[in-house]
Amino acid sequence: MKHTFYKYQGTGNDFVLFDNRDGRYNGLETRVIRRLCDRRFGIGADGLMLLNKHPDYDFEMKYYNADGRESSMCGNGGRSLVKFAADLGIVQTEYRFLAVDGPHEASIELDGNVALRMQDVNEVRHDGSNFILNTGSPHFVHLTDDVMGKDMVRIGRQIRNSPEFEKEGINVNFVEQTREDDEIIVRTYERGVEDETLSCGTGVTAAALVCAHNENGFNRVDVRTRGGRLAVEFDKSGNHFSNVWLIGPAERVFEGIIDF
Ligand SMILES: N[C@@H](CCC[C@H](N)C(=O)O)C(=O)O
Repeated sequence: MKHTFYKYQGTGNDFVLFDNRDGRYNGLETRVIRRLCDRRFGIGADGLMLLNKHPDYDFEMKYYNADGRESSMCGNGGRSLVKFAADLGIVQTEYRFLAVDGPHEASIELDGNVALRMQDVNEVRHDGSNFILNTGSPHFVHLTDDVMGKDMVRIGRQIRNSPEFEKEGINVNFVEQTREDDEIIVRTYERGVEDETLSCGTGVTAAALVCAHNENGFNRVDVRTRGGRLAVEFDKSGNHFSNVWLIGPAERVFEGIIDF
């Protein structure tokens, strides 16, 4: 059967999207999702999302990694889905949608950037230069002074498959603080893609929280990824992070028709 799909990207983290407001893609098979995300045999993407109808929200977000499995929150995916909602004619000043980690607010700013409110974070585990926290998805954050010189795929795969993390998996972020104390560079190895992606929204958020420069109060951290720039704004009070917003571009790349 022929199906209309939409391809979106947020700082190079790319997604196949389907409008599932009538429920026609409920129960989409793992092998089909994996095939659609395949860069040689399919459309090619880091993940696939369904925009579902929900009685109490503007829409519901369902997210699958490129391996075909439903996963936890995707920050760049959430920002892309807000743009998709707007393109489908769901127009709001403030969007409210439901994702696997709970409700989210979002807005499209005048410059076209999408600001997405992420869940509050109340726990950061810390061991030397390594941090573990959950920003909707689980993240390992390592601080380094040479992020671009790292073999992210090799190191990321090693940490993700280490005995501590192999069962549930984890996303691995290497982070370098630039000369500005409020700017960082982030590279991420994503579980479920099992590769480095050009950007990871929940990973960028985790890295920014770890690199907060204002111990108590408002922080804004500008983030460079291989796929573009994002910003993370939040309030910090000890190990409690609230009003966490991930801000950056998200856009439609193309749409098409595919058989499956
Ligand atoms: N790319 C995403 C994260 C997607 C989920 C991740 N691969 C996982 O399984 O935890 C983002 O932008 O946050």
